[in-house]
Amino acid sequence: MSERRHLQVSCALIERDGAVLACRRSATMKMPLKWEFPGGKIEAGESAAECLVREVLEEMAVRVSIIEPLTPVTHDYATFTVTLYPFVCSIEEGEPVLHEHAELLWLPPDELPHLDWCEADFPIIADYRERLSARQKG
Ligand SMILES: Nc1nc2c([nH]c(=O)n2[C@H]2C[C@H](O)[C@@H](COP(=O)(O)OP(=O)(O)OP(=O)(O)O)O2)c(=O)[nH]1
Repeated sequence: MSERRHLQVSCALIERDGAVLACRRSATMKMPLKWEFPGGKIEAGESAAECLVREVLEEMAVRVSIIEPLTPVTHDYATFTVTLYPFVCSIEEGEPVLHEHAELLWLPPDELPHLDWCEADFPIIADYRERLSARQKG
C-alpha cells in the first residue's frame, strides 16, 4: 500500500492598510475555486520562512517580510495530509499580480471567515483573528 502524501506548505497572511490578501485557486487546480493564502510546498533544505518568501515572490512578484509566525496546522484531506506554516507578513516591494490564481481580494480580518477557504485554513484564520483582538486589547 502506498503511503499517504503529507505536504509541508508555507503560506502568507499579507497585511496592508488593515486588510489581508486572499487568493482564489483557479478552476484547473486541485481544490478548484477555493480561497487560500499565497504560498507553496517547502523544498528540501529550505526553512518554512525561506519557502514563504520564495513562493510569494514566484507566485505574485511581491517581496514580503515576516512580522510573526502563527501556529502550524495539520489537516487531513480525503487524499492527502497537509501541514501549513502560516506567517503574518507585510509587503516590502511590489504589487501582487495574478499569475496562477483566478482572483485576488484584500479583506478586513473580520470578513475572512465568509469566503470558501481550503479547509485547512479555517483554524489559521481563527488564530489570526484572536491574536489581532489580543493586540488591540493590550
Ligand atoms: N498555498 C497554499 N496552499 C494551501 C493552503 N491551504 C491548503 O490546504 N493548501 C494546500 C493546497 C495544496 O494542496 C498545497 C499547496 O501546494 P502547492 O501550492 O504547491 O500545490 P498546488 O495544488 O498549487 O500544485 P501541485 O500540488 O499540483 O504542485 O497546500 C493555503 O492557504 N495556501
